[in-house]
Amino acid sequence: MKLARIAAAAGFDPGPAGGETITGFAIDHRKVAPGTVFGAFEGARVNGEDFIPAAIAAGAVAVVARPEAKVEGALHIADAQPRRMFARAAAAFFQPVPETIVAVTGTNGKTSTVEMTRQLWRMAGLSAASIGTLGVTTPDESVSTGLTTPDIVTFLSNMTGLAREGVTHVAYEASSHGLSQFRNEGLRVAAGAFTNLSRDHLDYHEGMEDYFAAKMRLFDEVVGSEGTAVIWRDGDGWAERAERHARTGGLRVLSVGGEGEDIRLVARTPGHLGQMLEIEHGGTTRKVNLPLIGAYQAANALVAAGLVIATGGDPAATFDGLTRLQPVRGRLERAALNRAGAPVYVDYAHTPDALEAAIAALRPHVSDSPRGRLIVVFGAGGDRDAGKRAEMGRVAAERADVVIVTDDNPRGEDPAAIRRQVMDGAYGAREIGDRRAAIAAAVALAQAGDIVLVAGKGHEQGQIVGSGEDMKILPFDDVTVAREAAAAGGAA
Ligand SMILES: CC(=O)N[C@H]1[C@@H](OP(=O)(O)OP(=O)(O)OC[C@H]2O[C@@H](n3ccc(=O)[nH]c3=O)[C@H](O)[C@@H]2O)O[C@H](CO)[C@@H](O)[C@@H]1O[C@H](C)C(=O)N[C@@H](C)C(=O)N[C@H](CCC(=O)O)C(=O)O
Ligand SMILES: Nc1ncnc2c1ncn2[C@@H]1O[C@H](COP(=O)(O)OP(=O)(O)OP(=O)(O)O)[C@@H](O)[C@H]1O
Ligand SMILES: N[C@H](CCC[C@H](N)C(=O)O)C(=O)O
Ligand SMILES: [Mg+2]
Repeated sequence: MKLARIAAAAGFDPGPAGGETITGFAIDHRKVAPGTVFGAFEGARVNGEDFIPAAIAAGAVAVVARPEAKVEGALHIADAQPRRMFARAAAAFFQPVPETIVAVTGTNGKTSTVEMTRQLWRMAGLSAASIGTLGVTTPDESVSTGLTTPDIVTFLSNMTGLAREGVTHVAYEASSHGLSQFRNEGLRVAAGAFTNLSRDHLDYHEGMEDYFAAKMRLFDEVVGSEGTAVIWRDGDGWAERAERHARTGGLRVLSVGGEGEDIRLVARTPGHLGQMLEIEHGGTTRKVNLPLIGAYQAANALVAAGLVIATGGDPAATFDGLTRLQPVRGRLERAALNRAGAPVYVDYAHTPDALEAAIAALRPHVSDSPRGRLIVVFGAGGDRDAGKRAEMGRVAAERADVVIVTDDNPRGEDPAAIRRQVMDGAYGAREIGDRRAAIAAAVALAQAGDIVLVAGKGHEQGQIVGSGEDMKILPFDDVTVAREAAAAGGAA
């Protein structure tokens, strides 16, 4: 594709370079080949502008960078927001893309919601995919990208790859990091969902306002002005503010939840393996048997239904699809039963709010008589928001009966120091650093009527230890470890 065509779409002046043939886009100078447009951005670790000469030497014909950056020997596409300009230019290059794209943001529930949206579309006979923490998932396979929201080049090239495979509908996760770094821009996004906002990532964002502002880029800029905002209304103030952003941007609002106006959750009755939802939509009330437990899974399922309906899905068929939803990997996944018959659940809760939601989901399933206990095993990741650690400890200590604090991806931090910070909030908790031993201890402790919750890692396949050059990913899967502990009779 000629640079002039990209320039016209992205809105910059290509000058005499307009005739250059563009072969690709790169944000890492090591991936530059002749004919590439290089994006040079200031990062959290290094300044990409330092690699401009090396990128040009490797064949970059144009460089998107701040006006003050020095670019010699290639076209300088200067913009005060180079990440955004780069995304717009790249979006002109990566064509075709799937015709219906929706995005989900929020602190918790993004992965679950995009996965459920994909499933509902598939049940409607559409060729659908999702992109997020679980990777790129199509009906045939799931390929990991390593991040929730991949970098812009990976993201757009995945979109084109999916479109070429015939995928017409994609739901993707818009993380706050991704939104603030313009990792997913330039596409026509037909609808965006907001699930909730609570404490996370305050190592990266300056505070809750900054965190919220990053998320609101979804409605302010990413979803097209003719698009729809699907909002889970839970009355905590953030949802209302999200709704205001959407309306200010001219978006149509589809609100969902107990206080939702469009898809109203009238009643929710927990059952043994699922729950009965009474839903009102368009003047019709219907009962839907959702085969997943927990209020949080009902919320995510209804937001997913909202996205499908907002993009033209038939409401009756969509609500009917909810009764056939498959569980999402690592979200309240029942991993094993121990010898006493106590179930062990694995859940990806890694924020205070999520831990509370996961415990609340399981509480109705703990035996009343004889009185059972909810035993929770969890930790907190290193090199991530440290302020959430004691809060997670507090939630567990207040709401579970037995608490075991362990390690979760220590990364570059001292695991004992992380555990201490969690223990600060977790009065009366036990501390077992080795995650395998902690899970074994919980499984050994559980009697008939008890439930074990192993939280924090969900689908993850490794324990991340060390950082930089010393970073290692030690194979570790909570589900497998729980099964092994149960099979071993639970001996700690
Ligand atoms: C803090 C953060 O978000 N970092 C991400 C970000 O890095 P950055 O832009 O700050 O990059 P940097 O490493 O400082 O380098 C600056 C620039 O120089 C370039 N470079 C760098 C080195 C070199 O030799 N040559 C070169 O050209 C880099 O490609 C980059 O463009 O952009 C990179 C490319 O997209 C990401 O790989 C990287 O993710 C790091 C590894 C990470 O751990 N990110 C986590 C925190 C994250 O993004 N998580 C979210 C949230 C999940 C959730 O919601 O819970 C996610 O979406 O996954
Ligand atoms: N709607 C919700 N409300 C509260 N907690 C939730 C909700 N949905 C999920 N959770 C909790 O958060 C955990 C992670 O869920 P999920 O992976 O869907 O979220 P996410 O937003 O994709 O997370 P990440 O930020 O890691 O990408 C779940 O295992 C559960 O404990
Ligand atoms: N996407 C989340 C995942 C956290 C999972 C948890 N296991 C941890 O390592 O903290 C993050 O990057 O904060
Ligand atoms: Mg996710």
